[in-house]
Amino acid sequence: MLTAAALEGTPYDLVVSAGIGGGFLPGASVGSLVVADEIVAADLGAETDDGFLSVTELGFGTVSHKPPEDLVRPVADALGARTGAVLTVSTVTGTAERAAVLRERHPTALAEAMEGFGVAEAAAVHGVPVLEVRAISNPVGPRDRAAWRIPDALAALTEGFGKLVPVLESWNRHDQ
Ligand SMILES: O=C(O)c1cccc(C(=O)CC[C@H]2O[C@@H](n3cnc4c(=O)[nH]cnc43)[C@H](O)[C@@H]2O)c1
Repeated sequence: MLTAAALEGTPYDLVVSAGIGGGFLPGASVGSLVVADEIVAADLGAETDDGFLSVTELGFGTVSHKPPEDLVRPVADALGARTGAVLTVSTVTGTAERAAVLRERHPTALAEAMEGFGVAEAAAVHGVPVLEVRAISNPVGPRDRAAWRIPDALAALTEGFGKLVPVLESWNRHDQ
């Protein structure tokens, strides 16, 4: 989509990645919203005898994208959301041990989900800023499908999106 829009001469000004996600308690409770101040590929790297090394530490590229600071704050304020790192994982965290590892490696993390870093990479290729908004549907920790509150999270996300448009419009004007 980004490529097609660029080729048609109507490039995007912003890419928004949004959906449900797991929340790190106590910072991000179920039903709350998180706006990413950093989008981190949390499991992109290699296990070594000395522990996990990210692809950045391996010298292959970046594991982190930063949405524009002057957008993250007003969006979070408008949505009543907290700001923090949102981790992108390939495997949904399902144990307290794994949650503790992620917390230790990423002390500013408030949420985890599965798509944000890929979206941010694509946006970066096109030089387009990115925003990630997650509605918390479940705590990050031991797997407990009964604790997932997907309809509540989707309702919070829908309500949040209603408040997003005026902020984006004023950010756009300010940027031009
Ligand atoms: O049943 C499971 O344990 C399970 C295993 C893999 C994937 C799922 C999903 O349904 C998640 C897919 C979807 O939801 C986002 N999401 C929501 N909560 C989390 C989370 O705690 N960790 C990672 N991703 C999460 C994710 O972005 C996908 O869009 C269930």
